[in-house]
Order: sequence, then C-alpha cells, then structure tokens
Amino acid sequence: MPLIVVYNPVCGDRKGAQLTTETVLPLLTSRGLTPDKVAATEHAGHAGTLLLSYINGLTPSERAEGITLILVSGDGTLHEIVNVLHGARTEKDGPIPSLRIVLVPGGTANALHATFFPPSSAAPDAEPTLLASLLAFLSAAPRLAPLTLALTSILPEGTCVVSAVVTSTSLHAAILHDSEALRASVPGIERFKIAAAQNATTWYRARARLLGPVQRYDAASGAFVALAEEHELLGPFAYFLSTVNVDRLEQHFRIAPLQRSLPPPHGTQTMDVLVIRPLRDPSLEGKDGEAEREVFKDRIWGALGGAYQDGAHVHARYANPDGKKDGPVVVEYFRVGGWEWIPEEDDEKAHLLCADGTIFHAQKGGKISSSVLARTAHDLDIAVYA
Ligand SMILES: Nc1ncnc2c1ncn2[C@@H]1O[C@H](COP(=O)(O)OP(=O)(O)OP(=O)(O)O)[C@@H](O)[C@H]1O
Repeated sequence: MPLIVVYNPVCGDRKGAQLTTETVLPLLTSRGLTPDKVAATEHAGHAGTLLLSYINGLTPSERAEGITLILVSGDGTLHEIVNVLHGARTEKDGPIPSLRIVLVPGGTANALHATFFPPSSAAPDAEPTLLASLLAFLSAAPRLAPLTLALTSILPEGTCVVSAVVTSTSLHAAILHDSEALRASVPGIERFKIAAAQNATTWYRARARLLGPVQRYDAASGAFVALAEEHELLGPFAYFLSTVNVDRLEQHFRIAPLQRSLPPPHGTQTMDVLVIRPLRDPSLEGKDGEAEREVFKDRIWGALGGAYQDGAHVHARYANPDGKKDGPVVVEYFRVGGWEWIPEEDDEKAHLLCADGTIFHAQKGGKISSSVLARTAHDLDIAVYA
C-alpha cells in the first residue's frame, strides 16, 4: 500500500519538521518501512492539493490498494485534505482511494487525536502521547476507526464545506471569528479568552431544525430517547455546536462526552449537537434584557466549565424557583442526522458558521444546513489508526 508522510511545519509550536525527521522517519526505518514520499506543506491549503497530486500519480492498482497517510499536523490540515478530496471525488480518474490516516498531533488543539488517545485518568496532566496512532499502525493488529464527515451548505449561495471535527454557530463560532481578528495584536491563545469575554452576553436569534433520526439524551435514565423525525428549537441561543468523531475539542475540553461514553452503534453515522438556550432558565422568567444576559453569563461559563471536568456539563441543571437545582437541563444534548439553522435577518452574529475552525457568513435571509455524509453517497472512505 502506498505510504506518504505529510507534515505542516508551521502548525502548533512549529515542531512538525523536527518531529518528522527525528522521530517519525527513524521509527519507520527501524520497522523496515520507507515512505514513497515525504512532503512538507508550503502554504495554507497545500496539504489537500499535495495529496491529490500524489493520488493522481498512482497507478490504477496502487489506487485500488488505498493509501496510508502519516499526517503530522493539527486538525486544520486534515480539514483541508478532506475538503479537497471531497471536491475531487467525481474526477474522471475514478473514485478517490481509501485513505488510512496515522495522526501525529503537531497542532495546537489536535481534537481528533485527543479523542482517540485521551489523557489517562491516572495521570490527567501528562503530556499527550505523540506516537500512539503511529504505534497502532505498526502494531500486529491495528485498529482503524472510520471517520464520519459532515457536509454543511450555506444557502442560497450553495457554498459547501466538509467537517471532520466540529460545525458550530453562536458562541463557539463568534469566539473563533473574533479571535481571528485579534491574531495580529494577540498572537497567543490569550486571544480566545478576549474573544470569549467580548461575546459573553451575546444571544443569537435563530430557529434550528434537527433532522432525523433525532434522539435526545435523557440524563435521568442515562440513555438517548428517540424524538420525532424532525424537531424544531426556537431561540434565542447562546450555544449551538455539533461534532462528528470527537468527544473533545482539545485535550481537556470534553464538550461532547457521549461520542465516546455512549457511542452510536457501529456502522451508524450521526452527529452530536449541544445546545444552550437561555430562556430555559426559570430564573430569567422569559425575559431577555441586559440584566438577564448579565446573569446568564455566569450560567453559561459555569456549564461550559463542566466540559473541563470530564464532561460534567451534560448533567448540569437550572435551579427551580425553590432554589433546588433540579430544573431543566442547561445543555440540551441531541444525536441527529443533521440540522438546519435559520438566523433572524437582523441578527448579524447569528449568521456566523464555524467548520473545523474556518469561519463562514450566511447572507441575510439565508440559512445553514448540515448533514452527515453517508459513506455510499460521498465515496470517501477515510479511517484513522486508533
Ligand atoms: N507552510 C505553511 N505556511 C503557512 N500556513 C500553513 C502551511 N502549511 C499549512 N498551513 C496552514 O496552517 C494552518 C494550521 O494548521 P493545523 O490545523 O495543522 O495546526 P494548528 O492550527 O496548530 O492545530 P489545530 O487545528 O489542531 O488547533 C492550516 O489552516 C493550514 O492551512
């Protein structure tokens, strides 16, 4: 099977080249493996085109075998690859070969790698193991985890993007959007905190339609419960985020814990959707003034803080008027086949979309539609050594 190594020299703390030449390649050599190609990405967007031109240079029999890609990068580089391959899947040379990926986490967040190789509960603060996926590939009985992809369309213009990790609107998209604008003045991750503070009291006016099959997590029974084929959620929203494949967005931020602790049955493709709607909080009495937003700021940070406590937020509840914390759940947790997001025309920030960290804007009057890509329909067969 053709073997290619691709590394992003500028991802994370810029150790991709060193990690590749000093660790990955010597380990392959020690196991008698010589990659057919080793390449560095030379600019943003290069990873996908580089891999595609490698694929286009393969013989039909090599294509039929599928390829192994050792990818030394963060999630953003993988996102680029998936999108280029998805765009090329109907090219005249036939289907895209199946892709077996070895993830070597060189990025900042490395959500996929952190999901497949989470920190151990015995040593939660230990440095992540960088070679776990590579060692899985080299092992006698390697395990492959197929990736589910989400295809999101911005309508009516029809812009499409494929996500392998996260698709979001509301607070998460606003933070990613505003932190990008701060990149030049605040180069470190401090800019995410500033962006979060800027958006702390913003609510997003929109309607969301969850597309079937729709299930809601019932914290009391600890199980998903089937709902109607379509399920509508009225705003305002504070948080709306969906994930495929991952239970966390960084090593300790386990925002969608049920992706791992209550996974979908083998072979099914779904996304997990997490929603926070402020007006479910009984103490706000249905009001959405400045005072209520200020009060709710602490609620949402409190709830999201639970993601850093191994996903405890999925059990958080609002207080009832008697003060007991047995009111409605703060975070509504759904498992769905897709969703639509219809922002109110005059709410500019509700038109933002984040797909694996890339920001898009829906037009006024437009909407966003996201669905899992069934493997038969998208002709991409991508799996990760886990
Ligand atoms: N040679 C290069 N010069 C400049 N940018 C590059 C180059 N190669 C890749 N990139 C860009 O680097 C960006 C960040 O890469 P990547 O996502 O791999 O790392 P990260 O952002 O540090 O990690 P993570 O996504 O896990 O937080 C990608 O969007 C990619 O387009």
